[in-house]
Amino acid sequence: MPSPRSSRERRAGGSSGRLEFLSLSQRGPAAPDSPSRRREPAGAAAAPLPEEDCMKLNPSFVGIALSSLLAIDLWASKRLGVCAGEGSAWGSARPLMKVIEVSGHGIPWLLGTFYGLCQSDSSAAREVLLNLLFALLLDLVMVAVVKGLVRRPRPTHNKMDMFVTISVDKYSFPSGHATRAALVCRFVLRHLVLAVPLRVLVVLWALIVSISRVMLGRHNMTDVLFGLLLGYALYGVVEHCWLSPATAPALFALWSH
Ligand SMILES: CC(C)=CCC/C(C)=C/CC/C(C)=C/CC/C(C)=C/COP(=O)(O)O
Repeated sequence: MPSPRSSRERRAGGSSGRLEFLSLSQRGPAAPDSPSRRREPAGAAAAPLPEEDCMKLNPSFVGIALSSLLAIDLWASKRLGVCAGEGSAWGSARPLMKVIEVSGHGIPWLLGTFYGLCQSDSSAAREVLLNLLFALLLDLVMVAVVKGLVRRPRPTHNKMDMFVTISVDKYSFPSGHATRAALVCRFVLRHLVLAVPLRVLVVLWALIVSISRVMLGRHNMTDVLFGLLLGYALYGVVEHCWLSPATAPALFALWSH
């Protein structure tokens, strides 16, 4: 009766007593007693290899490049997460990072814009604030949809102690703070008349909010980079769908006193 070891070896096609692993492209025609050969009718040519097996065993160049990028992303993000906990290298800066986090949070932006809209007494201000509210809500929805589709978990070194979150915020791709920072930054620079030093401050705020996401350990770098791109692109959508008394009279009627 064959021993379990010798039957395993026979299944692997090994004749020298050693198990060898070959990718499908390296294999020659199946060994006479291999399972694939046994399934073929007598005299038939070797069956083509199933495509999904080839893809698993021979990752494409793009696949290798992507996995390498993700590995670098995880490694670098962990190293940059210097405020991820009180005991981290820059743990003493964590409270300041958390204040920066709140400055880019959805709630203060939504409530502030809503309050401004209720208080505004010029139609120009109402138009800008109504569009800012639309931009912030669109951003929330888009980030929630992408997070729900991608479902990338937050970095393992993240401590989930964030100020008010919604269910999809357990996922990290993309960073909602980074999308909001890029979107608000473009919006403010385009629609608020600001002196140059203030314009520089707005850009710096957006950059600091974004960098702080990785430093707090909330995100990997790719979450933040994609978030910035998404926020930048969403502003284009807001401009395209710009709400005005001419295009959305019913909405403006709601806010006119
Ligand atoms: C006030 C108005 C007009 C509407 C409120 C609508 C609403 C449901 C708001 C929810 C806001 C909220 C809880 C946003 C979550 C923000 C957050 C924690 C994002 C996560 O950011 P990330 O950078 O860690 O991905």
